[in-house]
Amino acid sequence: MDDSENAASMVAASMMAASAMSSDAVSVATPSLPPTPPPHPPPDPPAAPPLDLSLYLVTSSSLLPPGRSLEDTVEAAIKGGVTIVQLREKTLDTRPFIDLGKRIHAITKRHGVPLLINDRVDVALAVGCEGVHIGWDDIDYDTARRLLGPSSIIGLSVSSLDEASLAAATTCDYIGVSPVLPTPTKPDANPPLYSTGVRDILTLVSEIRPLPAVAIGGISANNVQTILYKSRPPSATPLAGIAVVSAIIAADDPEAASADLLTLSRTPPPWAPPPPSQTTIFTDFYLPLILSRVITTLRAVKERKPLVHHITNAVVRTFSANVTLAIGGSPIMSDAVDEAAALAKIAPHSACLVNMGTGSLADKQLYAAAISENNRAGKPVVFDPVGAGATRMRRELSSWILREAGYIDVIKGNEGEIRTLAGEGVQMKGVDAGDSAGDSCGLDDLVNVVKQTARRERCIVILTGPTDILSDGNRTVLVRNGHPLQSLITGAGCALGSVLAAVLAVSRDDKLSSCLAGILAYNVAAERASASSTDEKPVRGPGSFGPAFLDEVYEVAEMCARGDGAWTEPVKLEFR
Ligand SMILES: Cc1ncc(COP(=O)(O)OP(=O)(O)O)c(N)n1
Ligand SMILES: Cc1ncsc1CCOP(=O)(O)O
Repeated sequence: MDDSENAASMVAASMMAASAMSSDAVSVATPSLPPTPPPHPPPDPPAAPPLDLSLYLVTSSSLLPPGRSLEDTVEAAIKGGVTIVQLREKTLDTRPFIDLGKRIHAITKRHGVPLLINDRVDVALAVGCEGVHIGWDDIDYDTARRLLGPSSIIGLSVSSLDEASLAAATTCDYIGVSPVLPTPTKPDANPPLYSTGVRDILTLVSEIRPLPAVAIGGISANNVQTILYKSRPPSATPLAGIAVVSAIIAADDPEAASADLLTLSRTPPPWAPPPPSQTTIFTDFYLPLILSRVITTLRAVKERKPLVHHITNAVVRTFSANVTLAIGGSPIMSDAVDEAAALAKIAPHSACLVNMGTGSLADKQLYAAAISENNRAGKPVVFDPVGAGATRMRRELSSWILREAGYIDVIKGNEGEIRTLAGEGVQMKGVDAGDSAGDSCGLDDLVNVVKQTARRERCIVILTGPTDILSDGNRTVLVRNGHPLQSLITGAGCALGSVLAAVLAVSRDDKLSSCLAGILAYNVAAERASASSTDEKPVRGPGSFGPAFLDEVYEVAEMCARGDGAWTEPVKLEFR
């Protein structure tokens, strides 16, 4: 029997019982009595509490640790803060499903939390619980609503924009947008939507009707804040909550896991910028203010000596470490998964630089650990997608880092790298900026690519080149400082990542302003190095430029420490 036959037979049975009762009543002889006054109208049933989707537990007994029952797990999860439960038991036959449903419902009812049944309207009717969650292969929505009545809760799965329009045209109570990320819990799930796909669905649905949405698929304490933050549409209703299976069911302590998830999902993430009204306005008029902020930020680096955890390629390690020291930071190079958490917490001011230069798919665990640990410790992350457009592996790894490894504060790359991350099919021939296969686009197009990518990823994007372009999606600035010799010393691009990490580690309130401080110090130092040539210390080419450049990075930082802003005199900025 399929779902609708099951449901139909349940309803037919209940209707037959009801008609048997009414014919019994008709057969009773009624003596003639004085007319009784009409009864008071029955009181209105108590209004159902508003649906709270903040933390939605979907069960799967197969994921329970040995020796723990589903009943105990659900009760613990509710104590930890779960606000709604769905019984999703794919392998149970009807009778044991109903029996388990009744036991779980006794628990959820005691705590005032709604219980829904996955897929099976007949089981929901038999259990007498609050509703069902159905997908597009299950019983159709209209039939489910007819069988369950207007006050039951019905949720619909949505995995695409088409399904979102269809769901919003029904009177369903919420949608489960899924899967956000790939998950072993549902191997037959549709392709992942990632946060950006969830955001598109929320935007579309908001245009049709107000409809609460939860996201599900691969959500854990490590990524819940990233998913909620990155999926938030600029001007539509954000997710009403998150739904999880394994993060609670398989947890050693389901109560603590639920409490952690709820707290994280209700806490603004540490990387969220202040409202635009509190950030520096990027126009020529405010240039003096912008530059004074640049100096304050660089002085803070000298004063606080932030730790910069480098996960970087072997080719540039020494130069990156030296640049970090010269700007006033403290470098540490570590590729150890086991110390990523400790490094994220060890210093009050620190940041992590993830440079993909010699990385491979085998490094995913390291990247995920470093990024998520820094996210949780409230420390910034800079990502340098070195050579992202060069090979299939690099394209795959860079998009995995962006979509799945956690929140990235700043993406810094050359034209080929940023255009690759933007989704343009750029074929780079190597890791250098000049190595894209000759299809460079104009400056205005590049500005657009940077802005759009910053908006999509909700982070700062920096495209380096003859003109550097920085954007947070709203404010965009072009930097026309620097020297051509920078591109002739190995690691000059990578070491800019170290400087960006150092400035963000000490000043994250206005990340775009901090990044501007780092880029200006670095590029003006390069100009000063090329101009510093004397007979005793000639700067003739890349070999002599490298040490002179390092000296000037140090000098610029020293000037900032003294509050001397004279080095900013050659700054050339354009605000867009
Ligand atoms: C809250 C929530 N959202 C989505 C789903 C997925 O439902 P469906 O697509 O029907 O797949 P199955 O769960 O039946 O495998 C869900 N269950 N809950
Ligand atoms: C039921 C369901 N629907 C879409 S993904 C999914 C499983 C989510 O499981 P987990 O939270 O363990 O990734």
